[in-house]
Amino acid sequence: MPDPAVLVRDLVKRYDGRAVVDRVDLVAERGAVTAVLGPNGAGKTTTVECCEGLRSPDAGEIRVLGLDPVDDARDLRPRVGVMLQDGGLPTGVRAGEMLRHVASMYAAPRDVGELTERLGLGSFARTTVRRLSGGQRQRLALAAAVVGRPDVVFLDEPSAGMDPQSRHAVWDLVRELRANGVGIVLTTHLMDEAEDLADHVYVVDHGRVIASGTTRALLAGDDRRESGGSARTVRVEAEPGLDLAALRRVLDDLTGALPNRPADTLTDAAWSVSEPTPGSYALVGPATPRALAVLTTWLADRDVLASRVTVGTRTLEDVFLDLTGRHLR
Ligand SMILES: Nc1ncnc2c1ncn2[C@@H]1O[C@H](COP(=O)(O)OP(=O)(O)OP(=O)(O)O)[C@@H](O)[C@H]1O
Repeated sequence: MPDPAVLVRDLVKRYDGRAVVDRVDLVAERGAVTAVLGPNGAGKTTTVECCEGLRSPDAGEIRVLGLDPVDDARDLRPRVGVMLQDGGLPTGVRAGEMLRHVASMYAAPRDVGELTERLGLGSFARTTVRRLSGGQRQRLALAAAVVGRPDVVFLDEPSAGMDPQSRHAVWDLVRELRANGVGIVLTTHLMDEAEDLADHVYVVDHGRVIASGTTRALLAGDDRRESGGSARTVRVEAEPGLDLAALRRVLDDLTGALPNRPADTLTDAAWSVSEPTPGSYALVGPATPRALAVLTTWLADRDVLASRVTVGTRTLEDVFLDLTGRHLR
């Protein structure tokens, strides 16, 4: 069995005596996308930068392709692609020249023209890096990270600030890398990106891994409520400012009346009802056909026409917010 792309055991990194990474364990396999998720300041970048050999751990073990990122940096350099959050690119050179120069440092680089085409770099190839927009700089940084055909790629928020077209081009490239056996470690705040791309997910908070597993398992986990079957998310688009407490009461009353609901759970709210953005509601609870009827009747009684009502299972964003809470960091 070849070594995994990345292996992290008991990693600790302290600043001013405070452990910002606190005994993190992580495995990223080859031919897979491993997403590291977490709120701002959780310790994701610190963890990843230790794996890249850019920071030295205070304790623990890191292996990238079976090698030590600091001691074996010379052997690893041609095999590891890194896309940093701030781009980390020299600013005075033209974009196209920079990519050709990076490619020339590898024994068997990718075709620069093909990569330029794929990531739409042609329109700004003659522009100096300093003058590129944020999204253009990101695309160039990604191209530079993969042009040497690495076995492992670290992508720190790769599609941040990109337009939808660029984002899809990036996602297609990541899928192709995975299909070619590359191990990809991805940090992102875009839950749809992680849900779409990642095979494995690690959720980090306050320097610790608080949940991990296959994306599928995380989405399926904790999906049961005490009564009335599976919790599902009902999304409603309607006018903003609906009375959330009243809506929750009427749904909870229905759930409380279910014959199979144990008496001692009657006081618990079965539904959580929120309005994450104005006019867009997320109702999480036992979405039975009757609950949907109650919902639409409640809306009709208030003369509210919903433009959309959908019933789905939990998204990775739901799981993430459940795990890490809603307070700002
Ligand atoms: N060089 C440093 N000196 C002191 N503290 C640092 C240093 N680098 C990071 N930290 C602190 O370590 C913590 C973790 O930072 P890190 O950048 O790893 O978080 P993150 O999860 O990547 O956050 P974000 O989502 O905002 O990028 C933060 O509280 C940060 O202030």
